[in-house]
Amino acid sequence: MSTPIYNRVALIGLGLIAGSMAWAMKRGGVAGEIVGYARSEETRDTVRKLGFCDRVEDSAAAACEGADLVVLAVPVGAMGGVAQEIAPVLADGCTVTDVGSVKRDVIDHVAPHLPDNVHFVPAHPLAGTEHSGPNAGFAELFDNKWTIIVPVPGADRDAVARLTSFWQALGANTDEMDPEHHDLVLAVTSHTPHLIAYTMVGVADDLGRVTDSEVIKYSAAGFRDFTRIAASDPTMWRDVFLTNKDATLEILGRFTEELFALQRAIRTGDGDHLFDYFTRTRAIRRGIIEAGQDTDAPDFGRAQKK
Ligand SMILES: NC(=O)c1ccc[n+]([C@@H]2O[C@H](COP(=O)([O-])OP(=O)(O)OC[C@H]3O[C@@H](n4cnc5c(N)ncnc54)[C@H](O)[C@@H]3O)[C@@H](O)[C@H]2O)c1
Ligand SMILES: O=C(O)C(=O)C[C@]1(C(=O)O)C=C[C@@H](O)C=C1
Repeated sequence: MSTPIYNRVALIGLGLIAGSMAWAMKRGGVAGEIVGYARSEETRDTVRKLGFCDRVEDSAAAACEGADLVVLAVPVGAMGGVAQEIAPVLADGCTVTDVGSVKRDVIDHVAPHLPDNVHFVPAHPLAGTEHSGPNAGFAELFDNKWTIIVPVPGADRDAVARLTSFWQALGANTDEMDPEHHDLVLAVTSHTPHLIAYTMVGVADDLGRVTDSEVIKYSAAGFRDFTRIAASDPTMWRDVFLTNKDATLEILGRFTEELFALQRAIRTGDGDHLFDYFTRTRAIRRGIIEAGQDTDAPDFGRAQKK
C-alpha cells in the first residue's frame, strides 16, 4: 500500500462523484481516512452500509474537522452555502477543493467564505454517468479521464501540486485551465450537448403523432444515446445552466445559426452543403478516436486509417 497523499479527506455531498472518489482512494491507498457528510439522513445511512467512508458525520462541520483535504461534491448552486458552513472549522493549512461542473461561479461563491490560512484549489473531473446518488459510484470512473485543475490567482503551488498528484492517484490525467476558458470549453463539450439531448427527448415526448411506446420500442442508437444523457440529474443540470449562463448562451447562439443553415439546406435541396458539413464533423469524431479519447469505440476508426 502506498503512502497516503492526504491523512484525512472530508467528502461533502455523497453522490456519484464523491462515492467514486472514495472507492478510488481506497483502491490506491490515497487517503489515511475518509470522512463523509450528505444533507439527507437516508444518504448518510446508505453510505454507512456501503462502507466507502470510514466515518459518516451528521454535520458538514463535524466531517471537516481535522481534514487536510475537503472536497465539495454537491450541486454547483449549493457550493457557497456549504463553504460558509464549514469555514469556521477548517484546519490551518488544509486544502479545500470542489468537483463542480462550472468553475467561475463556484470560485465567486466559495472563495469569499474561506479563511486566509487554507488553500482553495478548484477542480473538475471530466467523467460521469447519467446516474446519481451514493449507489452510483465506482472506483474506475476517473481512470484515463481528464481532471481539470483551475488554480485561483496566487494559488500556493505546493497545494496545487499535491491535489494534482491526488487526482493522478485516482487514475486521472490532469491539466490546468483558467476558469473562464474552462467554462467555455465545457459549454461546447458538455453543457450545450446536454441541453440538446434534453430538448430532443422533450420533442419526442411532446409529439402526439408518435406515441411514447413507439419512441421506446423503435428508438434508434442515436436517440437512445440522447435518452441516456437526458436521464441525468435535474438538480445538477439546472445548476449548471444557471451558473454557466454566458458561455452556454454563446454556444447555443452559434448552434442555432448552424441548425438554421442546415434546415435551409434541407428545404432548398442543397446536398453539397449537407455533404461538406457532415464530412467536416466526421473528421472531429476520427480525431477523438485517434487520440484514444473514446474508450468505448470499436477499433475500426483506427483500423480504417491504416
Ligand atoms: N454527474 C456527473 O457526471 C458529474 C461529473 C463531474 C462533476 N460533477 C459535479 O459534481 C458535483 C456532484 O455531482 P454528483 O453527480 O456526484 O451528484 P449526486 O446527485 O450524485 O450527489 C450530490 C450529493 O450532494 C448532496 N447534497 C445536495 N445538496 C447538498 C447540500 N446543500 N449540502 C450537503 N449535501 C448536499 C446530495 O444529497 C448528494 O449526496 C456537482 O457539482 C456536479 O456538477 C458531476
Ligand atoms: O458521461 C456522462 O454521462 C456525462 O455526462 C459526464 C459529463 C460529460 O458531459 O462528459 C457530465 C458533466 C460533467 O461535469 C463531466 C462529465
